[in-house]
Amino acid sequence: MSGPLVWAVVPAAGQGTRFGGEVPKQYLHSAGKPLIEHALSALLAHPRVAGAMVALAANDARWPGWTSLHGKPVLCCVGGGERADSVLAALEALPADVPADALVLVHDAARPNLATADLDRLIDAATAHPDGAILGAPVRDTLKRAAVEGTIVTTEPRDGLWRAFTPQAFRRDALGNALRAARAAGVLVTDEAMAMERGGARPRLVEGREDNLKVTTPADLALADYLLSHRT
Ligand SMILES: Nc1ccn([C@@H]2O[C@H](COP(=O)(O)OP(=O)(O)OP(=O)(O)O)[C@@H](O)[C@H]2O)c(=O)n1
Ligand SMILES: C[C@](O)(CO)[C@H](O)COP(=O)(O)O
Repeated sequence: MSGPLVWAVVPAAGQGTRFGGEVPKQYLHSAGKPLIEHALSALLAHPRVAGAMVALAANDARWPGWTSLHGKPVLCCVGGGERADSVLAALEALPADVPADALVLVHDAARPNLATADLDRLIDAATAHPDGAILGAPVRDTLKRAAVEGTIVTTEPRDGLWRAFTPQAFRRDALGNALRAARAAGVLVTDEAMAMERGGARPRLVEGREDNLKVTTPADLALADYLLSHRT
C-alpha cells in the first residue's frame, strides 16, 4: 500500500443539543453498538488507516476507554467548545511521529454509516490532490430560502451546489495551520474544507453515498438503525 501515512481524527465532544435527551448522541446505540464505535470501526478497518485520535468532552464519563480497535491505536484528547476546536485539539494531540504530510481523515463520530468504497476513493483523491478532498453529494432537491415564520422567501439556484459530508482529508500541518488561522481571524468554520478554502485551497469533491448520514435528530437515528442493520 503506497502513499502517505493516514490517521483518523474523530470529533466526539458534542452534547447533541438538537437531538435532545441525556445521552450525547455519539453514545446512543444503533444495530447493537454506539454510533462512535460504528464510525471508528469504519475508519480503522481500512488497511490504510494507521490509528485514530478522538476528541472527547472534558466531562465524558461514557467513553469506553478503547486503546485499540482493529489492532490499531485509539488515542483520545479533550475537545473544545466548537467542533472546529475539537478537531484542532485532536490534530495537535497526534503523536509526534505522525509527519507533517500525513493524511488526516476528519470524520464525525455522529456519522456511523461510512462505506469502505467511499473511504477508498477519498484516500486516493486526497493522496493525488495537494489541496485534499472531501466526501459529499450534489444537491438534488429544489432549495428554498425560508422566512422566520416558515414561508418561502425565494428559490435558491442549486446548480453546482453540493452537501459536504465527512471524512474530509487533508495533510496534517496544512489543516492545522488553516484551522489556527481561522480561529485567529474569529471565523467559525463548520467543516475542515472551509478553513482550507479560506487559505486559497480548492479541495476535491468526491461523490459519496447519500446514506453516510450525520445523526442530528431522533429521526436520523431511526434511519441509521435501518441502514446499519441492513448494510450491504
Ligand atoms: N464542540 C464540539 C461539537 C461537536 N463535536 C462533534 O462534531 C460532530 C458533528 O457535530 P454535531 O452533529 O453538531 O454534534 P453536536 O454538536 O453534539 O450536536 P448539536 O449541535 O445538536 O449539539 C459530532 O460527532 C460531535 O460530537 C465536537 O467534537 N466538539
Ligand atoms: C462537518 C459536517 O458534518 C459537514 O457537513 C457538518 O458541517 C457538521 O455540522 P454540525 O452542525 O457541527 O453537525
